[in-house]
Amino acid sequence: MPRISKEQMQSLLKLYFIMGSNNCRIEPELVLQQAIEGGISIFQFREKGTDSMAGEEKYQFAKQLKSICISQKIPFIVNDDIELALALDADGVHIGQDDGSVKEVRKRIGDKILGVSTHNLEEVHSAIADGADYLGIGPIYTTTTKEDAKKAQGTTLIKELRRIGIEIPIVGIGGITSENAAPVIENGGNGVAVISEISLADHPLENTRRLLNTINDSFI
Ligand SMILES: Cc1ncc(COP(=O)(O)OP(=O)(O)O)c(N)n1
Ligand SMILES: Cc1nc(C(=O)O)sc1CCOP(=O)(O)O
Ligand SMILES: [Mg+2]
Repeated sequence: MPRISKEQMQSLLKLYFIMGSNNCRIEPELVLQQAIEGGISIFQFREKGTDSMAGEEKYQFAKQLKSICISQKIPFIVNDDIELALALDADGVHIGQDDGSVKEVRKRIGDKILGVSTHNLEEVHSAIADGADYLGIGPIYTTTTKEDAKKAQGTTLIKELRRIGIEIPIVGIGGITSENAAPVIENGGNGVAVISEISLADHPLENTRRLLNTINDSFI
């Protein structure tokens, strides 16, 4: 399989759902199934933080979620854990600035999808040069989901990157809901990434549909 094209990546980023066991109030499998039914375009397995799984338990859980994604043709991305992504033959990985060398990870995963978190122009240029397929930019708004999240930055960086002609696919992340997703798209994002808006919803299916409607309306 060749590297994913810019156009394919842009469309996959439209509604990016991220989740681990500690993000859910009900069975994670059920949340994921509802999110898929509601229209997510890509899924990231992010098992970290308080009470998160490790070892064989984490592997089996990831395998289960991957099989749900595969059966519904939703790409399955692994956060941070390159070994796990390779062991599961995941569709890709997402890494941040503290998760090792982008160049090294690109070498290890071959043509799989590679997402990189960036917070400024220097990180953006390096990530692109080192082989990122897309950028995660955040936190757009205040979030309590990520324990070590930086200060909210709004859509300033996304807007600036588009202004200077950077075309790499971008997803905004952090504190995004159906009420505040529109500016991310209006300022040049190709999609939004969410955890709690879907994972903690009373009705994950409804929240997913609502988010997707907001995103679709914002592209016009
Ligand atoms: C799509 C997307 N964007 C950003 C992140 C954050 O990655 P990182 O900064 O490495 O933080 P952790 O998620 O590992 O805590 C992401 N996971 N996904
Ligand atoms: C995983 C993650 N990364 C962020 C970043 O800023 O890079 S913010 C974040 C948490 C997103 O969760 P929620 O949608 O519940 O706010
Ligand atoms: Mg990380």
